[in-house]
Amino acid sequence: MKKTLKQLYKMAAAQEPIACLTAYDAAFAHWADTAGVDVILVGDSLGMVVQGQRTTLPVSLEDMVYHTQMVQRGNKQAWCIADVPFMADKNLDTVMDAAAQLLKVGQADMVKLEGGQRIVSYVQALAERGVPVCGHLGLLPQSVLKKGYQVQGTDPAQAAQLLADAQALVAAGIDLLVLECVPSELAKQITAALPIPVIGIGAGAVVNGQVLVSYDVLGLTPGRAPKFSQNFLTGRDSILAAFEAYVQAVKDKTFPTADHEVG
Ligand SMILES: Nc1nc(=O)c2c([nH]1)NC[C@@H]1CN(c3ccc(C(=O)N[C@@H](CCC(=O)O)C(=O)O)cc3)CN21
Ligand SMILES: CC(C)C(=O)C(=O)O
Ligand SMILES: [Mg+2]
Repeated sequence: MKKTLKQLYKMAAAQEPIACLTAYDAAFAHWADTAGVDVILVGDSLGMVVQGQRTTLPVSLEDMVYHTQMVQRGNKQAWCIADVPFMADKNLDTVMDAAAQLLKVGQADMVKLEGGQRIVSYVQALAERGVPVCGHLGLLPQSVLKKGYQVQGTDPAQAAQLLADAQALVAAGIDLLVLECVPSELAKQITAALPIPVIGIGAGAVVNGQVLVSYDVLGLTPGRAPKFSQNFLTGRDSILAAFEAYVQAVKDKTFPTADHEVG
């Protein structure tokens, strides 16, 4: 049965961790779905891992729609989130157009936008339209040229700003939040303060779910994968077994460990 937002909320309330992987095509989506992931993210990380670009900035809306379509052909039960790519959120018109394309053509279930106060009015407009929205705070890959790939929220002022941004996004109508690369203690505090599920990546264990880039989970990423990721194919003999091991580790809270913490 197809996952609903309501089921994700029930899982968070019951403290059952939500397992999420990225996918960019039908085959990966099929095996992630078969392994039992609750959520598939069609991340703009596809610019780096699939296209071989240095950042996510070159990814177009057309690319996102194309990959979301492929993913949804391979996915049966997982809730599907699609990233709004760099600058497709330059104004309300372009945000609404991007959401329309990702939902109507891509067949996504939800869109994800990076940022805090800046995107509040967009979240409100999408929520009013009945479009499910996922926020994304902490390390923002679309801001890499100015901020780098660095842990966020390490000083008290930054931490307070992150919490305020999270609360502003919730008030505007986000239904889920991805929290990337923040100290575990801060992620725990933000999760406790919010009435919506928080999915972490490099945000420690005390959140409502985990997301990793599937290419990192399979050891496919050239060079060094982020510290917070793990190759689950090591010692296993199939992609399905690796994805199943990831889902199991998230569910039984053996992933992430202290070794995966940042900051
Ligand atoms: N393969 C891949 N995995 C990801 O998780 C990922 C992508 N690509 N592309 C889009 C964003 C970018 N992300 C990144 C990329 C690099 C770091 C990184 O180098 N982090 C450092 C820690 C930073 C610090 O300690 O200041 C690390 O050592 O892992 C983190 C997140 C997460 N996303
Ligand atoms: C790193 C995750 C959260 C993401 O936004 C992506 O894969 O693009
Ligand atoms: Mg992204």
